[in-house]
Amino acid sequence: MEWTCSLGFPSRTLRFSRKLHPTTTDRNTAESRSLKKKQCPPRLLPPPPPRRSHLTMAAPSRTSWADVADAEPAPPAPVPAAAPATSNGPARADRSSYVPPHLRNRSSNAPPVSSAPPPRAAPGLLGRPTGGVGGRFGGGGAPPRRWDREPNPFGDEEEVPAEPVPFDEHQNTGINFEAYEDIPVETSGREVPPAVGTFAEIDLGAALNDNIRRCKYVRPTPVQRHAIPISLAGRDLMACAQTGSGKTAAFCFPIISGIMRGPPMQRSQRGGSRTACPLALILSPTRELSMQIHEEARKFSYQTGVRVVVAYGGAPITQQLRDLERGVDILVATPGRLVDLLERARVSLQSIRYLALDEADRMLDMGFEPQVRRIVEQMDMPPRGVRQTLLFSATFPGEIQRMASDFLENYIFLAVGRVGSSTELIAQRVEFVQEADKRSHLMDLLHAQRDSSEQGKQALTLVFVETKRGADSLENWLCTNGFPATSIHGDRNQQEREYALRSFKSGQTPILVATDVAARGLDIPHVAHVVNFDLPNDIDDYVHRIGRTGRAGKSGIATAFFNDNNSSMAKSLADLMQESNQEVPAWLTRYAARPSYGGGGGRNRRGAGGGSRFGGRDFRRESSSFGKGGGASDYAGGSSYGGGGYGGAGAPSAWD
Ligand SMILES: Nc1ncnc2c1ncn2[C@@H]1O[C@H](COP(=O)(O)OP(=O)(O)OP(=O)(O)O)[C@@H](O)[C@H]1O
Repeated sequence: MEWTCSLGFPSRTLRFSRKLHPTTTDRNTAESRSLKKKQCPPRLLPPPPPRRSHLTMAAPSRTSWADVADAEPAPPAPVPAAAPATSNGPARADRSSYVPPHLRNRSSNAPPVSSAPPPRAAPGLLGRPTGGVGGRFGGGGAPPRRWDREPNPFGDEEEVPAEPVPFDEHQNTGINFEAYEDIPVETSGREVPPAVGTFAEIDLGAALNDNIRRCKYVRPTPVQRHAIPISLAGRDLMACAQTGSGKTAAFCFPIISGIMRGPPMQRSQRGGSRTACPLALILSPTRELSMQIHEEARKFSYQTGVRVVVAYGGAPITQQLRDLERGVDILVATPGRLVDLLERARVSLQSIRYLALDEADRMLDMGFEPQVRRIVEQMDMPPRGVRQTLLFSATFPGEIQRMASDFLENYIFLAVGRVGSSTELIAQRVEFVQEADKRSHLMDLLHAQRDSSEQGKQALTLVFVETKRGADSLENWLCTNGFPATSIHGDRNQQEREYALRSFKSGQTPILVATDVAARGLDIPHVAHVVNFDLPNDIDDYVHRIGRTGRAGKSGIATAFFNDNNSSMAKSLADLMQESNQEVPAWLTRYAARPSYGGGGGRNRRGAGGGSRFGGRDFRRESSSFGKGGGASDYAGGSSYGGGGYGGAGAPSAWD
């Protein structure tokens, strides 16, 4: 039995956890043996709005997808587009007031000023999104109709005011935009749509704008300012922006907006079919990140009529199947579970108009690439150029960019900040600590942290280790020594992982020992300190790990324990710190200067270029042929960036 000090694990959830892993029998059902190429049924308009008022329904506190699914009411029967509204009783009243999403926000007002060029003509089968900024839906249109029974993902937070308040009049709720003002931005590609300065300049539609206000986003972050107009113009995009800089909204907003405006017959069916045909697919590498994107996307699409469903491994597939049967516009998924659903013919990708890969470099490295290629290239997904493809990450090694270009058509490369660099908001420290001394050193750090806090409370601290066993062992040791710790790694079942994350987020267990499963994407407020107890072998992994602090304009601290075992990281670490204006210890500079420690060893994916400046750029600029992504003539614009080398990716360790 695994020892843990994550006390109070409810017996109810333990019982549940036994059902979490799909069995081999599950996977090998008759359904899954043959991959049936099912046709998606003709699209129906969404059902009438449910009747219970969202105002009376405070969302239960929940953090797991299973809870969300349980909380959702039974789906009403689908209503064909032509179904006439009747005039009696409450159901009728709702039906008669229902306005399908594509007709909402229709405004007789003049459209808002467009800063981006008109969208490209829609090629191919499905057509590309044609909304574009300054499209036919005015931002100040009629208030959207409400999906009254839709659980309110904002909990009991106050409703958006009846009269829309301009974005700029809202209080800024903590994001330090000044921290981003001087950030260098580079775009390359043909006819790059211009950036916007405010959300008001972008015509995302009134319902989505309401949700942006509910999220208390006042201004777009730099990556949003550039990426949203590019995506709204229907262009493929490879975007690289620092950790915690708002990439999730940057790909979610255009997708939701595009679906809201899409032709009604392309909207997904609401129940009634065993094969779900989403319009958008968002892939992410971990279950927890998929859950988080789902939660965010549900907030952004609240009362827009756009339905978001999540599917990830480790949770009961039956529940996810039920959820898919109710209809899905945007499917957020991990690759493994999605392949399972495709093999069971319970999901078809034939209607996909938008494909987004979050943590795209991770999705295309050795761990995930075969599965992702299978999903994107060997199933029934419309080809590149027909669908719109959006790739986002904080790191994008040249080699991965080259692979990613297979998925893209005439794309724009966007780099906000140095590619793969970390934000200056994170104060980075590297300390030379021998293996045998790491635990006592960590204890000193934790003691110092606790002593310096006003109420003697332990600040949220994320401790990264390299192996799952190492995580268990360190968690155990910390608890034994009076530090409230829990752990998250691939050997813990999903229920335990979710519980650990909840316990950490709430501050109940303020120390989380984690493998790289928690390194990417997780947006945990108030993480004060990231400790790299074991340094990773790849500088990109380091960038993502420390990026769990210092998010959304806030500051954070990252401490790394370095010793001879990490010598292959010396140069890239020193370069990264220098690039982020951090003080590089003299001993690390000396390490980095040794020829054998030149940063090209191990799984270090860059730095092989020797003395080149840290960071990266559009790989098409480095290739004489300018790559497959668009040809030499595709390149436009100047660059101040140095080249990023690539020394070959290794197998991800401690990855799930
Ligand atoms: N325009 C905005 N105004 C205020 N806060 C924002 C804005 N956009 C995003 N945020 C907040 O910033 C935080 C970080 O956003 P997000 O998780 O999307 O970052 P990210 O760039 O995807 O990070 P990572 O590289 O680690 O995945 C979130 O809490 C999000 O709610």
